[in-house]
Amino acid sequence: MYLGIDCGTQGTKALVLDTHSGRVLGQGSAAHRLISGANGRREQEPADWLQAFEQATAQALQQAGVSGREILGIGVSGQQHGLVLLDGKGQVLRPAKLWCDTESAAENAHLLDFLGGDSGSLERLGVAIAPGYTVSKLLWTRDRHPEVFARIAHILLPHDYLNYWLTGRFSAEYGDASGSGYFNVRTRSWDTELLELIDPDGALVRALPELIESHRCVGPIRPQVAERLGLNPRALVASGGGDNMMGAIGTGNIAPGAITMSLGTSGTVYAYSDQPQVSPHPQVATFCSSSGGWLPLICTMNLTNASGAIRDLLGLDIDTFGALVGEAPVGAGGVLMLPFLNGERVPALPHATASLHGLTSDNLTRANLCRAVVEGTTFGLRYGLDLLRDSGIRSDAIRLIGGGAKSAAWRQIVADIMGAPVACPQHTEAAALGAAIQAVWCASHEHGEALSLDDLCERCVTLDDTRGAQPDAQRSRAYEGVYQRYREQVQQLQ
Ligand SMILES: Nc1ncnc2c1ncn2[C@@H]1O[C@H](COP(=O)(O)OP(=O)(O)O)[C@@H](O)[C@H]1O
Ligand SMILES: O=C(CO)[C@@H](O)[C@H](O)COP(=O)(O)O
Repeated sequence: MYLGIDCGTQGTKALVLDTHSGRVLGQGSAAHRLISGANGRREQEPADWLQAFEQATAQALQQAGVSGREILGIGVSGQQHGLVLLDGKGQVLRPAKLWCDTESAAENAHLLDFLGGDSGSLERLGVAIAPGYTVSKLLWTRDRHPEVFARIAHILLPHDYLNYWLTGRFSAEYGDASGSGYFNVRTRSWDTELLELIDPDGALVRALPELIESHRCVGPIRPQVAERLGLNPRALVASGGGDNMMGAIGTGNIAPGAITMSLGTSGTVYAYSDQPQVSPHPQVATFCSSSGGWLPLICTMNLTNASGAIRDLLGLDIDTFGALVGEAPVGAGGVLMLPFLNGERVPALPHATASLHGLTSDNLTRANLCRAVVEGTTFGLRYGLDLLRDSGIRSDAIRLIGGGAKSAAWRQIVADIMGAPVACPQHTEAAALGAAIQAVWCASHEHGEALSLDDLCERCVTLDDTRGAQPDAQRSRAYEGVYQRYREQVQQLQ
């Protein structure tokens, strides 16, 4: 038995995987608190992640009817880009700034200038640093909280921090590291000179964790943590990775040919590549995968946070919301929503705000508003998919995951707007599943067996035939017109 954990923005998900049958035996989840403030502040207390880890794990074990003693390995997936700062005793120095925190957008612009703009950043790092990436959070901490900055002994990403808590070791792997903004995706190494620009004394460079390859384990679980979680003290902790990298493994996207689309708090679209073919489009991030290759990706910052905001505003539960989305016509009766509540990464509109267009006294209905937010957020993913297609990604096979993929109406809208068939894996919690699969793979290397990741994905990732969606030619044609209207509105904001 292996445990997969995904520390997402809204909560932690855990699952127990039986590697012999490839079946998920039990799942659990626990919510996270979000600290929001003016100027785009979005932070979380790492201590909350630990508590959620514990709760979700206990639930998953209970549902599986499995003793924690049977767990042979643990894989951890985490929201990308967050910054966890620790002092010399391994204590958290301040709340973690998250991927969706735009408070350090000015610092990002400053660093991007230093790198020579998007093209300089692409040339040097293989990615164009964007607001939300980790590196600008370090500059922000230096300038706004010098007393904290002076005490930094370790800089970790969320999943690195959870691995540290589990094992006592400071490590990182290529997938998540490639979203830091101080990592070169071509050479798979830290860009220490960029960190020295922020801190010429070299303390940040000394605070970097050790990089390990995706197929390695960080080490065994610490006895006191094993006891707290009721787990086998011999369980091995895998390298883990960013949630999108783990979502790739959990959807079997570990070779060229498939596209994974995630409808989580963020919206992401990505496809595996075995070469670091850096896209000329700065909005396409050529991250590393957590399976040995690369994972060109686009990310929108407004997805289920936007649909959730409209749902809350109208006082609807999830099922009623889904029913209303299904009731409204294609194009929401002329209501177009630009859902940029948090600014936006793709399209690149860091300072944009959300807006509603085309409202009349006839079309201002709850159903149209619900459909408009789903369509508007999905147009952002189409915009990103077009950039990926333009960068050479040829596949049309979309695997849909994340909370929003539970909605039948949303799945159909994705198929119609993308003009491509959509398939859902049995487990929409693909990042947690990918983490568990990666844990089996890493443990097998540790034991000298080196199982094939391909075989493991084949055994553990199955598609759910009842939740696919085929594009409808008439609706897809109608959506082309609405999408052009979206693009025109976006252009006016650029
Ligand atoms: N049936 C549904 N229809 C629409 N949205 C849903 C549905 N089920 C869950 N969600 C949305 O998915 C969100 C959680 O998605 P998830 O992928 O777990 O996010 P994250 O990984 O960012 O924490 C919930 O907040 C909710 O808004
Ligand atoms: O910033 C990105 C990818 O670059 C996000 O995709 C985060 O990794 C957060 O993911 P979710 O919490 O939405 O799953």
